[in-house]
Amino acid sequence: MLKIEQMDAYYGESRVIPGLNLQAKKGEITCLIGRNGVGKSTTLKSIMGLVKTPTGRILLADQDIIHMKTYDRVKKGIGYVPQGRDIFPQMTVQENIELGLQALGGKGKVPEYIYDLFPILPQFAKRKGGDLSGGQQQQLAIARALVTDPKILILDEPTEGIQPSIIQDIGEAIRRVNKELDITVLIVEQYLDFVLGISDALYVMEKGSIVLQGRTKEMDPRKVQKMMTD
Ligand SMILES: Nc1ncnc2c1ncn2[C@@H]1O[C@H](COP(=O)(O)OP(=O)(O)OP(=O)(O)O)[C@@H](O)[C@H]1O
Repeated sequence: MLKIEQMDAYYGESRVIPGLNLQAKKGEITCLIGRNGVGKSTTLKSIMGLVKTPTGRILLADQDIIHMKTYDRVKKGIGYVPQGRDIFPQMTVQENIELGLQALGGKGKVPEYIYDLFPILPQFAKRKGGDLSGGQQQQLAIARALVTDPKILILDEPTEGIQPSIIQDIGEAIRRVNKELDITVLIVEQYLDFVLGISDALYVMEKGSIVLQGRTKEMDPRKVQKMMTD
């Protein structure tokens, strides 16, 4: 579904990611894990066209999108839930969801299944986005990314700032998006237990490079944990 090949990513003159190779297979949940500042968010921003990526390829269903505008990447089928969620606090829940339609030129309507997936959203439709809890805002951010009917959903630290009891619900919602809607998922995370519970494939990043990768069920959690703490 999504394949990154030999991609470099820069902020100004500084190369933060050298020659990255990473793949999110169709129908699977893939996680990219690593400590603070290793380049996980930069990887997702590169996929969205939000940082400079002069070299390499980003293949979405075999088409190289590396030089496309962000807007066109969304139209091609990438949904993005940024770190911190970027909910507009003064806008209502409904208005926040409908913002997702802007990427399609303001056309279309919010698919009904989104409300089935997150029943709290129609219930709170008229509340301000800023009045929701962290977990509810995360659901809202996922819903907003789903209105464009993506083929792949990428999420930047979906568990950040969310109570442990609610993290399970977020995990369940992501699993349903993957299984019921058949949407491929790529998640950036630091929370190892969450990642081990949800992913089919796992990549560990250090200083902009992948240092370990494989099927999650075949990985030694202690080894991954050690890489996260050493
Ligand atoms: N806008 C920017 N300008 C310059 N350097 C940046 C910028 N954003 C991030 N960096 C640098 O790029 C590197 C990778 O950052 P990135 O945010 O991708 O890491 P991360 O693994 O996602 O960490 P975190 O979990 O803290 O978000 C860091 O050294 C960071 O300081």
